[in-house]
Amino acid sequence: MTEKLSQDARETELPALIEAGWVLDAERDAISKTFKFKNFIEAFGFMTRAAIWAEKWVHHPEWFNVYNRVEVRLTTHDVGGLSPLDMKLARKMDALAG
Ligand SMILES: C[C@H](O)[C@H](O)[C@H]1CNC2=NC(N)=NC(=O)C2=N1
Repeated sequence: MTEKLSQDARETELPALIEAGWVLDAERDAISKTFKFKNFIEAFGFMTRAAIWAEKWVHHPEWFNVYNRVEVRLTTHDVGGLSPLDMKLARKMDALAG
């Protein structure tokens, strides 16, 4: 069962993600980031690898791809805002993107 991100986690985990380029949408309680790659194959490879983790964790990104760009938004629909799963998936995506 997923829970909303605690105040403590907001203060300890969000700043590092914002430092890494994630942007907080306070109204939607979501984070977003645009990843850029060399070409479409690199972008799609990133999406494929991220999709495997998303499926494993049963937590799926909202995303939009054009050529070498992947716009990602993470939020947890089940709780109506950010949850620890969004932090985990954001960190994984940063690692996958290199
Ligand atoms: C039933 C299923 O586990 C839920 O609908 C999962 C699927 N993937 C999900 N992904 C995201 N981003 N938020 C959710 O609340 C969510 N819920």
